[in-house]
Amino acid sequence: MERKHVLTIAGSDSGGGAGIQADLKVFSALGTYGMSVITAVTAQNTLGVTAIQEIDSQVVQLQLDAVFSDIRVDAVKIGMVSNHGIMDVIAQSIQRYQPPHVVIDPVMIAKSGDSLLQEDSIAALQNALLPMATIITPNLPEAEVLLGCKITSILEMRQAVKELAGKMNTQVLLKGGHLDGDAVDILSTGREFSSPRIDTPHTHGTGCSLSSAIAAYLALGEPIEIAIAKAKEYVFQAICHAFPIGKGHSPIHHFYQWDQGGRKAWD
Ligand SMILES: Nc1ncnc2c1ncn2[C@@H]1O[C@H](COP(=O)(O)OP(=O)(O)O)[C@@H](O)[C@H]1O
Ligand SMILES: Cc1ncc(COP(=O)(O)O)c(N)n1
Repeated sequence: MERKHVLTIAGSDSGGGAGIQADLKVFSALGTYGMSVITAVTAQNTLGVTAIQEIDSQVVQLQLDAVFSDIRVDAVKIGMVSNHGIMDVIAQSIQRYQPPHVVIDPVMIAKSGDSLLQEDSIAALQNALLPMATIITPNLPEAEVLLGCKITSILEMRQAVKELAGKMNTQVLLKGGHLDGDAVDILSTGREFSSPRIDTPHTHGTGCSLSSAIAAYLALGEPIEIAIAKAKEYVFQAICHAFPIGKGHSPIHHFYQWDQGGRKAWD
């Protein structure tokens, strides 16, 4: 079968658990070919973020042109984009090259509490970048910023996801990782994707990994609801098999299937 090519446009996490590093691991674990356009370099580990160096928007542009002018892109995942200059460059490239699927994780704050988006760029995120999406995958704090109200229950999530989809004019998967009880994600069509909540501190990079897995499954030809269901199962299994690597919130085990004799457990 022809190999599918998936591009991540995101920030680098030196600890290897989130951002570009997580995205490329997911693409490989799911049998696709991964490419990366780096928007920022973070000095980061399981405890937090100690520095952020944004990449010059012209260099982001050149990375985008290098990939799109040479290699077929079957799906794009967009993660950390910290300023509006870089957002504009990405939005223009998406418009120019028209990749078939664009999954946007509107990354704002890391699990450690560190800010990954300049405050004056939230409007640009909404106006320039999010309209390019096939689907956006905010977590609860991000959805609260985009909507300007609190979301504290599944009932409020059901209402919020519809409002967000209307406001952003795109499909929305609202992730419930930050609530208590079962981990329920709700799609703006009304479909709900639920898994038991795993009692673990090792969830660094779950959001990055979910959006990358959705992009990979879309590239592989799955319809959106199947892509989400498979991506959620992949992340669930990867959380179940997470192993501690540092003193704080460790990442999930992207290649957990290797511990199971090399078979893909989610097939
Ligand atoms: N403890 C957990 N147990 C099971 N699933 C989880 C857990 N934490 C997060 N998830 C799932 O991981 C994915 C990422 O969710 P979330 O943590 O809300 O995103 P983010 O990393 O952007 O904050 C979602 O599918 C969510 O339901
Ligand atoms: C470069 C980068 N991108 C995204 C995240 C969000 O991941 P998480 O919410 O799990 O900390 C992160 N910590 N670092």
